[in-house]
Amino acid sequence: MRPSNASNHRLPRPLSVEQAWNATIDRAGQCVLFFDFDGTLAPVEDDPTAVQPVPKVLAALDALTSVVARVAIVSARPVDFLRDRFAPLAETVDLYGLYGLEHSHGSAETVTEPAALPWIPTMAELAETARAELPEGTLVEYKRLSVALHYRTAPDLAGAVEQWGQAQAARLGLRVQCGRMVLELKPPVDRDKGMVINEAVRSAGCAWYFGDDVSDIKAFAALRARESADPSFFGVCVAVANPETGQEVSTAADLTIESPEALGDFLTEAVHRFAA
Ligand SMILES: O=P(O)(O)OC[C@H]1O[C@H](O[C@H]2O[C@H](CO)[C@@H](O)[C@H](O)[C@H]2O)[C@H](O)[C@@H](O)[C@@H]1O
Repeated sequence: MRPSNASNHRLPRPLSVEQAWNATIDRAGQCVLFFDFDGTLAPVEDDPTAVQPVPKVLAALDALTSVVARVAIVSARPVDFLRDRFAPLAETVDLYGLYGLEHSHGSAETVTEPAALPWIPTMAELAETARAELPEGTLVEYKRLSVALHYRTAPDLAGAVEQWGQAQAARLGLRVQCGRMVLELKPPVDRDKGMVINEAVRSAGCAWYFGDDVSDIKAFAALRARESADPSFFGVCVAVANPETGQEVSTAADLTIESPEALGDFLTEAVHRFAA
């Protein structure tokens, strides 16, 4: 890691973009950039399988991997899905999937949280039951260790999906995670984006987290906690705006960016700042 010129004084809030990048450039060699995937690096689509990261984002992440300590994606998607979407960066970007139940670093194999493994058959059975019982219009996404129940193309089904999901969670002893037009059922294993960040920033001097959904607020809280415990640590929480969870996430953030496409421009500008 490069030595830091950073002071031990917490930067005052609200932060300007200028202040945030200048403080980061001072600590670049100790800085980790964390990104949520859907709605942050990639625009939302009706079909979850069709989603791709914004091309400008891919190019900027590639450049950033050589100027900061680490770049990591922290997502509710499985690692295999992320590896496919970030194939050109597979060796340099760390991947945390399924809210941290899986992770993969460089060319190393994917590691799955052992406590979650016994739940694989339950999740498979749940996905089948969901397909059989939920009304037409619901999209069931099976992710090995979780099942997402989408109603983006049939918003009127929100109540029915919520009720069915809560009943299944009670029946099977699962946890519920709400998101943008989706309700997700997960194993009762303590793992979320906040815990991922909490562990991943222990030896960092600086971190940014970019996210758009309610599950990302726990990651913001982990950065805030790290900063409270160590005033020399510099954390920046960035929301990506959206009509569903945008207000809640933005309220918890230091900065807000309009869209995944605008994030591509923001990161490209950051690359230029690091190069100047
Ligand atoms: O943690 P993330 O990477 O943000 O994943 C959260 C959920 O993202 C996906 O669903 C969302 O994006 C879909 C595709 O654009 C969209 O159709 C859906 O309405 C959104 O909720 C993903 O499909 C889910 O599994 C993730 O939980």
